[in-house]
Amino acid sequence: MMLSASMSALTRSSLEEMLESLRKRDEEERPKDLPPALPSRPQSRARLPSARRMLPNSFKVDGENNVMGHRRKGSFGCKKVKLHVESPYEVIEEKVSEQSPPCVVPTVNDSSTDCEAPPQSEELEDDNVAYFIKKKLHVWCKQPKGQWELGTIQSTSGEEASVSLSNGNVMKVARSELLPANPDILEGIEDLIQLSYLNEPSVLHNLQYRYTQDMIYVGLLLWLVFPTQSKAGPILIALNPFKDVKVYGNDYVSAYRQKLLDSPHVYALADAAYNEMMNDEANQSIIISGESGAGKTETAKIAMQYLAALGGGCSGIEDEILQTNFILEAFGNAKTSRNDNSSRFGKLIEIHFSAMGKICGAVVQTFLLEKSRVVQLALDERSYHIFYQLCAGSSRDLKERLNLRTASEYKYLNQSDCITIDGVNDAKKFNRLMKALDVIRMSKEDQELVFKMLAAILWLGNISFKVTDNENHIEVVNDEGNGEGVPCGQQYGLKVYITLSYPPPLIHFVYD
Ligand SMILES: Nc1ncnc2c1ncn2[C@@H]1O[C@H](COP(=O)(O)OP(=O)(O)OP(=O)(O)O)[C@@H](O)[C@H]1O
Repeated sequence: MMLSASMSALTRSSLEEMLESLRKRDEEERPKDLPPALPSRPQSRARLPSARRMLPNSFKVDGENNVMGHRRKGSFGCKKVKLHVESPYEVIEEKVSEQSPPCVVPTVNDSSTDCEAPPQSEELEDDNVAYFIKKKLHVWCKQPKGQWELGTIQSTSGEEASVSLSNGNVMKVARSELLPANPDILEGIEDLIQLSYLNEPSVLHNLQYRYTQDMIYVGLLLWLVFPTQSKAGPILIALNPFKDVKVYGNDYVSAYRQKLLDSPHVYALADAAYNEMMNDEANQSIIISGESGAGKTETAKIAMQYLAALGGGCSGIEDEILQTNFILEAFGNAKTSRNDNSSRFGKLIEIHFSAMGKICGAVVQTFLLEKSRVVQLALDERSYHIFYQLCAGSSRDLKERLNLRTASEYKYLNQSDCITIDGVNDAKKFNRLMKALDVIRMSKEDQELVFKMLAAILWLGNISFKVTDNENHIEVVNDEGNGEGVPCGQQYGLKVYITLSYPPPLIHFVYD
C-alpha cells in the first residue's frame, strides 16, 4: 500500500514538474499586457460531473443565451436548432423535427414553443413515465448483468415498472433502472450534445451504432470556458477500428482544409487548433488520452500528419518531425498483452509554427519510460521493438561487427516466449528506422554507437553469476556473455566489474 502510494506520488510529481516548467516558460515568454497564463493545477481531487447530467440545472436556452461563454442560438422541441459554428464540425442545422422528442437538454426554458410540454429530466419521474407510456417512447432498461436493453414501458406499480423489451420479453424492473432513450431520428448522430438524452446507454448506443458503420469519430461539441483565460475546446471521441477505415490521406486532408467535409475527425480537430492558433496568435494544445490500446499513438500521428500537410514548406522539416515517430516507436514501444505496439512512455510534442503558419521546428519530450521492461518481461510480451529489429534487420557486416545473434539467443528477449509479432516484419522495420535516422541527420558513426550499446545490453543479459567464498562473493561465469569463449563483454571494449558489498552491487560500464 505504502509502495503504490509513494510510486504514484513520484509519478505525479514528475508530471507536475513538467507542467510547472511549461507554465513558467509560458509566463516568461508571455508579453506583459496579456492576461496570466494557465492557472496552477488545483490540489483538490475534483470530481467529474455526473454522466447523466452534463449541464447544470440553471442552464437555459432561449433566444440568444450565452452557453458557457459561447453563443448558442435557437430553441428546442419542435423547432430547428442552430448551434454555434466555431467548432471544427460546423454543425448548423440540427436534424430535430416534429418527430423529435420534446426534451433536448436537461433544462429548457422556451416560452415561445407551442409544442407539448416536454419531460424535463434525464430520469423518469412520474410525469415522464406517463408521457412515455402514452407516446410508446423507448426507454433503456438495465439488465441484471449491467447491460442495457431497449424497451417500452407497459405499466407501473409503485416503484416497479413492467417493460416490454425489444427482444420480446417482458420484465419487471425498478423504475430507477430505467432511462429515457432517444428517438430513431437521432440514431448515429455525429455530435453527442445533440442527443435529447445524454445518459450512459444512449451515449454507448450511439458510439456502437457509429462504430458498426465504420464512423469511428464522434464529437462532443461542448466548449468550456473557465473563469480564467483557459478554454477547453471540442472533444473528439475516437473509437479504435483495428482496421483500415479509409478516412485518411491527401484527399481527406484537402476536404477538411477546405471545409468540404465537416463530420467529426481528428483532421477537423487539428484544423480547429491550427485556425485558433493563427487567429488568436495563442498556443493550442491537443490532449490525447485513453486506456492502453485505445489508439492514442495512432491518433497523435494522424494529427501530426495533418499539421505537417498544413504547415509544411520547402524546408522539409515537417518530414523530419514525422520521421521521429519511427524512432520513438522503435525505442519506446513494445508488444504487451493488450497492444502489439504499446508506447511505454509518455510524450509531449511541441510543433512550432512561424507567423506565416509554417512549421519551423519541434521539440519532443519523453517521460516515464518503463525501464524495467529491458530486463524483465511478462509472458507473451516483448521488450522494446529495437532489440528484435536490430537482430532481424542488421546487415551481415553490422552483425559481424556486433557479434550479433538471433533474438531467441538472448535471455532478455527469449524469457517471455514471444519473439515475433503476427503481421510485423522486424527486419523491414529496422530498415525503416535507419532511413528515419538518416532523415534526422544522425551520423552513421553515431548510429553504430547506438547499435553497439544495444548489442552490449543484450549480451549483458546473458551473463550469469556463480557464488564463491561461502556466499559472500559472486563471480561472473566466463564464456557466457557471447557464447564463444571470449570473456564477457570484451568484444566491445566493455569491461564489467562486480562487487558485492554495501552499498549494493554496482556494475560499472567502462567504454573504451
Ligand atoms: N485510427 C486507427 N485506424 C486503424 N487502426 C488503428 C487506429 N487507431 C488505432 N489503431 C490500431 O490499434 C492499435 C493500438 O493503437 P495505439 O498504439 O495507438 O494505442 P495507444 O492508445 O497508443 O496504446 P498504448 O497506451 O498502449 O500505447 C494500433 O497499433 C493499430 O493497429
